[in-house]
Amino acid sequence: MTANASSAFSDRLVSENQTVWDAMQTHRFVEELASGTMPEQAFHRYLVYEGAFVATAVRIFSLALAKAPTIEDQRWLHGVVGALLTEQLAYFERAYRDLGVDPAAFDRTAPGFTAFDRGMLTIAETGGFSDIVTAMFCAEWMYLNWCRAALARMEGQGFPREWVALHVAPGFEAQAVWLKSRIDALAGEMDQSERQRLTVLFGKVVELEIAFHTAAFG
Ligand SMILES: Cc1ncc(CO)c(N)n1
Repeated sequence: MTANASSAFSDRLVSENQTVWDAMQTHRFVEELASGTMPEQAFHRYLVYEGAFVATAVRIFSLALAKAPTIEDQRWLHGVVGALLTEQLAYFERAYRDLGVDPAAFDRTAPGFTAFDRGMLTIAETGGFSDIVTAMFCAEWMYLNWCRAALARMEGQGFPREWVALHVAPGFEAQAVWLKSRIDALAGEMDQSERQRLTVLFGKVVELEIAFHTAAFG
């Protein structure tokens, strides 16, 4: 047995898409946020896109809840949807107010934003539970990883640092780990072609993420 064959499916989703994964981990957005060199306008545009995506994430996780195979999954996802509708949406309202950001002043038809937002929702609408878990595992595991590395480089940078810290906090980590263990359990029941299909889907989500973060620069 090769090392690759014995590693978790979730780890193979990353390693089979290593080139695009690394491109996202070292994206201009990540570099500039970590080094404190991102233009303010880009960070504000990013927060507007992120705030819009929270509303989409409510729909995505609600579709996951509807399609989930077990009550335990549904109980967990109910908590996720609840947190998005309360803490997360409130966070963006507060952020826009404190930073003086008017979301209406930003173009939300930028292709990089719409491709990601529409693309992720389409996966949730047309795909099964495994598709949604794969896509959101990709999104959250990717953030957990770059935010951990970036946070170590960030000191006294106010709001951007707070944002990055939020994505290494225990609550976010628990959610990323839940998605990881869930896709690993689901993979045990899958045939090779289904695993391959989800590996391609994972790569597509990383590409959408790259376009989303590029769009922040206008
Ligand atoms: C665009 C994007 N991808 C992933 C995450 C992780 O939750 C996020 N907050 N935003």
